[in-house]
Amino acid sequence: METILSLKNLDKKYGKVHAVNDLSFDIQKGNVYGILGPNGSGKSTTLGIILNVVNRTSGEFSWFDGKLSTHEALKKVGAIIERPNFYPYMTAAQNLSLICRIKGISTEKIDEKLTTVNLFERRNSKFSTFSLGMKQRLAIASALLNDPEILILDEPTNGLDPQGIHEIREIIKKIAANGTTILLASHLLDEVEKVCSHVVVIRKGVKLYSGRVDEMTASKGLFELKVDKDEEKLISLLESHDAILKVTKEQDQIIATLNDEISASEINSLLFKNGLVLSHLVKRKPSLEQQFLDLTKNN
Ligand SMILES: Nc1ncnc2c1ncn2[C@@H]1O[C@H](COP(=O)(O)OP(=O)(O)OP(=O)(O)O)[C@@H](O)[C@H]1O
Repeated sequence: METILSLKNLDKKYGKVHAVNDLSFDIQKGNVYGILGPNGSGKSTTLGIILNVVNRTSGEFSWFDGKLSTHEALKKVGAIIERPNFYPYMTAAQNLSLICRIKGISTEKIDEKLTTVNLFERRNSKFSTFSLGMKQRLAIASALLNDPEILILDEPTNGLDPQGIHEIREIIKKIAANGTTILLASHLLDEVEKVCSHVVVIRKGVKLYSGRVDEMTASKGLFELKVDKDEEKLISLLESHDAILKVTKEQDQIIATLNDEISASEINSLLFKNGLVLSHLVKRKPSLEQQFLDLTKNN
């Protein structure tokens, strides 16, 4: 598999603020990566470093297996990390044409990219008449003009209404389906869940999880159990079961986290055979949201 970008022990300090702390991960061609973390967790700083607009304190990153200098590599990258400045009195097509001239690239892809972001019909409308969602879509079109290998987006749906958010996410998925690798930063868990195949979860600059989004959600789930008496016996029976990874007490409930499939009726009959009558038994799968909260809380 081709590695587009590799980060190794990247570190950034702003005075006392440790914005990025020993961060390492790889980006493979064809995947959609989300850097997920609460506000201030170091997402924008990380993107700024790899795009050469923020200086790192230490660590390394390399583009395209180190075959190209960062300067050359960035010509194959499309990025929107700030809202680009378009001219309000110029049309969508004129703005893109100007960007092509500034970047020294051909104007032949303008119509194709406007079509990708569903703005072809509005190509001759002035930028000043565009909604926020349309402005963001035009920004995406501008980042695609050079057919980049990877598209980098920082909080692509910030400030948009639900319809605008939906439209941007569909466009990102369409661009990814055409083979463009994508890296986006988001503080929105459901955005990453809906759009990304891979996720790097960070908090206070520290990586908490990286891997496939579906593996993060692939937990086998847990049981909530309650007994009116013999709680100690319940805990020790659960702890000795092979399918149970760990047993904890939360308020008046016992939580048994699973590492293997086991049904509620199986566990109920096993406990009953051992003389335990449950007053409560529920099987739950932790949502990605819960796992994200657990990750960011426990670390
Ligand atoms: N230029 C700067 N000077 C000083 N501190 C900075 C600077 N830029 C970022 N920081 C600090 O570094 C930390 C990480 O910020 P960063 O913007 O990278 O996080 P983020 O995850 O992108 O958050 P947000 O989504 O709120 O932008 C924060 O504590 C922030 O205050």
